[in-house]
Amino acid sequence: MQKILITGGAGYIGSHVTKELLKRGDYEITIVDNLSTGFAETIERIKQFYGDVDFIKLDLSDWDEVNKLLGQKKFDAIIHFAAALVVPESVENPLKYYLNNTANTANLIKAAVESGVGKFIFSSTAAVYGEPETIPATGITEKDETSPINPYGHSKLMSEQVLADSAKAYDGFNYVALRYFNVAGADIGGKIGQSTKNATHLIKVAAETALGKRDKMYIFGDDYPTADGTCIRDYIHVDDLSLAHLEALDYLDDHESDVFNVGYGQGYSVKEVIDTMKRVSGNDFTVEITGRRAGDPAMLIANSQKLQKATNWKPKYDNLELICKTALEWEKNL
Ligand SMILES: NC(=O)c1ccc[n+]([C@@H]2O[C@H](COP(=O)([O-])OP(=O)(O)OC[C@H]3O[C@@H](n4cnc5c(N)ncnc54)[C@H](O)[C@@H]3O)[C@@H](O)[C@H]2O)c1
Ligand SMILES: O=c1ccn([C@@H]2O[C@H](COP(=O)(O)OP(=O)(O)O[C@H]3O[C@H](CO)[C@@H](O)[C@H](O)[C@H]3O)[C@@H](O)[C@H]2O)c(=O)[nH]1
Repeated sequence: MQKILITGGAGYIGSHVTKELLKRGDYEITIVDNLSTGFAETIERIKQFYGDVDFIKLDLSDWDEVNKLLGQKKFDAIIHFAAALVVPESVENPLKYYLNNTANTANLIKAAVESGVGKFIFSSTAAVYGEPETIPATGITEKDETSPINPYGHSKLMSEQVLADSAKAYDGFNYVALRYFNVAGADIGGKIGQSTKNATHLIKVAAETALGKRDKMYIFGDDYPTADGTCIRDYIHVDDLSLAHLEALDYLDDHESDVFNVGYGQGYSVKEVIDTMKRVSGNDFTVEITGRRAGDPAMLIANSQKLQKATNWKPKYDNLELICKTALEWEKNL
C-alpha cells in the first residue's frame, strides 16, 4: 500500500486522478487543498462514490505545516496539482504565480527530500513551449525548445528546473513532470467533473453556453494561420490524463526522473470544438467572433510518443464528441 499525498485534490484534475487511484485500490491517499478554486463537495463526492481519503485543509504557503505533515506521515509519493492557472491573471499578478507555483513547490520539494519521499509527480503544462514558430506535423516533442510567453508558463518551467536539480543532487528523490496539453471533459462514470467558477476553458464555456447558462460565447480571433482561422489545440479527456499519473508512479519504481508530454497528437480548431458541442447538445447556440486573446499561440499539438513508449499509457477516450458529451453531462449536474 503506497502512501500518497495529493496537493490540489479538491480541484478538477486532482479529483479525477484521486478517483483513478481509488479505483485501482493500492493506495492510502491524503489530500491537501486550500479550497481556493477547489471544492469540499468534490472531496465528499469522491468519498461517496469512489472510496475513502483523508482530507486536510491546508495552504501550501504555510511551509511550517507542510514540513510538519510530511515529517509525520512519511509519504511514498506526492502528486502535486495545487497551483494558480489563469494565464491573463499571471500577467497582471505575476508574483501570485511565482509564489504559489514556484516558491511553494520548492518548499514542497524540500519537505519531500527531507522526509524521504521517493517519487514526485508534477503537473506541468504545454505553456512551457510558449508560441512555437513552427510545429512539426508529428507534434511538439519534449526536446523542442521551451520558451514560455507568460508568467504562468515560466512559473511551471522554473518548478521543473528545481525538480531536475534536486533529483540530480539528492539520492533517492525522483520525479516525473507531465506536460499536459488541453485537459477537458469529465469522469466517464459521471460522478465528478470540472466545477471551476468563472471558467475560461473553451469546452467548459461551450458546455455552459449550450445549456443556456451563458447567452452566447465568443471565438477569440479567426485570423490565425490555420485552415479555418481559429486556434488549434490538442484536447485530452481528463480520465486519460489521469491514467498517465498512475503510469508515472509505476514508471518511477524502476526508472529515474523524466519529463513527458500528455496529449493525443490530434488538433481541433475552436470552430470544430464549438460545432461538436452544438451537435452533441442539439442546441445551435449563439457564437460571436471577437479579437484575439493575448498570449494565445495559433497551434499546440502534443507528440506523446515518449510517454507511450516508456509506459503502458494508451489513449482510451480520444474522441472529441465523447469529451464534449461528458463535459455537457457534468455541466447539467452543477
Ligand atoms: N486544466 C488544464 O487544462 C491544465 C493544463 C495544464 C496544466 N494544468 C495544471 O494542472 C494542475 C491542476 O489544474 P486544475 O485544472 O485541476 O485546476 P483547479 O484550480 O481545479 O485545481 C487546483 C487546486 O489546487 C488548490 N490550490 C491552489 N493553490 C493552493 C495552495 N497554495 N495550497 C493548497 N491548495 C491550493 C485549489 O484550491 C484547487 O483545488 C495545475 O497545476 C495546473 O497548472 C492544468
Ligand atoms: O470562450 C472561449 C474560450 C477559449 N477560446 C479559445 O480556445 C482555445 C483554447 O483555450 P483554453 O480552453 O482557454 O485553453 P488554453 O488557453 O489553450 O490553455 C489551456 O491549455 C494549456 C495547455 O495547452 C494549459 O497550460 C492551460 O493551463 C490551459 O488553460 C484558445 O485558442 C482560446 O482563444 C475561445 O475562442 N473562446
